Amino acid sequence: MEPVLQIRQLTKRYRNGRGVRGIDLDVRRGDIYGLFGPNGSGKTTVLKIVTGLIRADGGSVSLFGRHPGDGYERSMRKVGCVIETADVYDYMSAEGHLRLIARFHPELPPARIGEVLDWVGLTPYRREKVRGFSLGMKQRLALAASLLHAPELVILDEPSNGLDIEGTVELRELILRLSADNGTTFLVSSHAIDEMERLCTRVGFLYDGTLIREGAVPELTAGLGLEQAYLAEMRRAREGKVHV
Ligand SMILES: Nc1ncnc2c1ncn2[C@@H]1O[C@H](COP(=O)(O)OP(=O)(O)OP(=O)(O)O)[C@@H](O)[C@H]1O
Repeated sequence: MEPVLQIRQLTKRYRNGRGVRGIDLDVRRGDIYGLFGPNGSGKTTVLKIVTGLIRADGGSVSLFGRHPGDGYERSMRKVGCVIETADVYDYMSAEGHLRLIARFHPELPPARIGEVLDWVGLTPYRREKVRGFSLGMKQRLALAASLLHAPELVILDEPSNGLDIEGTVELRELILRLSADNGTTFLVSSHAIDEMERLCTRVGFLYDGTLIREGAVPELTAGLGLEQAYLAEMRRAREGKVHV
């Protein structure tokens, strides 16, 4: 299967000495790839490097076969992302916010804004100012914004953060629908491992800045649940049985 994202020996060291090191990771077309790891293990750092929010110190990233300085920015047009905070202009309405973003994509039909608002359940609130939105509503809006231009790869950093139970179910159904209907590829970091087990085709486990395990879900879980497989890997890593 064609690689959408290829990461090789990725290293980033912050001033405090922490970060990520030697990460190799492949996301193939059609994957719903789940990135898991304890707090501070490096998930957001990887996603920020891939989306160009921060620079790596070493290693390489290729997106749709393109490297930085060689069409990477063009490849980024095929990517939608929500990283860390739901970044929205709070003095605007939900619809206004999406209209602003849609100006960067003149090819989009006007009906697209209504469509993505509907997907994330914000249609009843579309004319309200984002200032009055809850965290989960802002998260939904950021998700709508990331999907506006029908990206081929969607990168989500802890997308169920702040979502209510219905929102979590809707997010799952949306990811599954976009994957099945459009062949959209997903790279998602999460702590909600039970939830993600219902979605993911492949997963990677990060520990202390290193990818300690990667693979297809059935092969990695070997009959256990994903949570059990994850906990066992983390235990092994802590006991030093995995080289990190
Ligand atoms: N801007 C920064 N300056 C210094 N250190 C940082 C910075 N950003 C992240 N780090 C450190 O790098 C490591 C990885 O952080 P990162 O945010 O990537 O982890 P994470 O797996 O996304 O964590 P969480 O699950 O808590 O969101 C942590 O030790 C963190 O303290």
